[in-house]
Amino acid sequence: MSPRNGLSVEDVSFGYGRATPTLKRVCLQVGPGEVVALLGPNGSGKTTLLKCAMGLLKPREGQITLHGQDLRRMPRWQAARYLSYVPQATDIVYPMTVFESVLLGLRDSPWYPDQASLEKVERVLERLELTPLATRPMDELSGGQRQKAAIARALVRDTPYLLLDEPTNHLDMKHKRDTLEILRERARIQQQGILVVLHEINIATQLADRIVLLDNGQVVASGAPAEVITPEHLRAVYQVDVGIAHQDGLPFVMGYR
Ligand SMILES: Nc1ncnc2c1ncn2[C@@H]1O[C@H](COP(=O)(O)OP(=O)(O)OP(=O)(O)O)[C@@H](O)[C@H]1O
Repeated sequence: MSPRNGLSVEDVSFGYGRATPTLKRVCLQVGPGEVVALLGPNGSGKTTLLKCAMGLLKPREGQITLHGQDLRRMPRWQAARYLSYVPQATDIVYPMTVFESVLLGLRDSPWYPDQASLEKVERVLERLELTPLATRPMDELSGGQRQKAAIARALVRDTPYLLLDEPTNHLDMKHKRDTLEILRERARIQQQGILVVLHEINIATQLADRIVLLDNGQVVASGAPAEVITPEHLRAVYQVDVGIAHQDGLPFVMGYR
């Protein structure tokens, strides 16, 4: 992928305050229609990288470009047309219904929405099987339901790129599988570029075209799932011995000790 045609993180270093850098010369690219999964141990810098890619944190060095344009020079409103974000924590809730919360993905206010916005919200809620919860207040939802509402709020925006931080965290097996399907569909049919932080390696191998493995703020391996998910890489990064099987050319972690 050319940096002119995607979301491109080029040699990015970032540190909180004067502390040693949290990200060290990280590179990655997400093209239209591609799914890239970001894996790595706790504290390795995944969320920090996603926040840099969203323009929420400013890199110390390197640059992030969207279709060749420097994100730092882009006004927020313009970047917002390209990027949607599902944060890691979805426990901050507002006194509004699920419908209103998703509608706010499209508009600054839930008041007097236009018909097209209402229909978009309805379609996304239906796709995520959230319609029965549409009128429920956000603060009465379970963790998984709230997670799905946060995903819906990002999906409704239909931006070219979707950045998700552990979106399957609170979900049960069915809802994990459904979320995988929806994200794949978004990449394949709508050509959205997806950068997703995950902890579950087997979800990453099923979902992603490419996996980027981070450790201590650095990219340890990057490539197709079969190239990155190897016992050697996982031992080096997670300090565990992993059994891996292959199905249809994809690696699956069978267990670890
Ligand atoms: N606001 C902050 N101020 C200072 N240090 C921070 C801040 N946020 C994160 N860090 C530190 O930066 C490092 C990377 O954190 P980050 O949240 O990016 O990791 P992560 O890979 O997403 O972790 P996890 O898998 O646990 O969510 C950690 O050492 C963390 O303590």
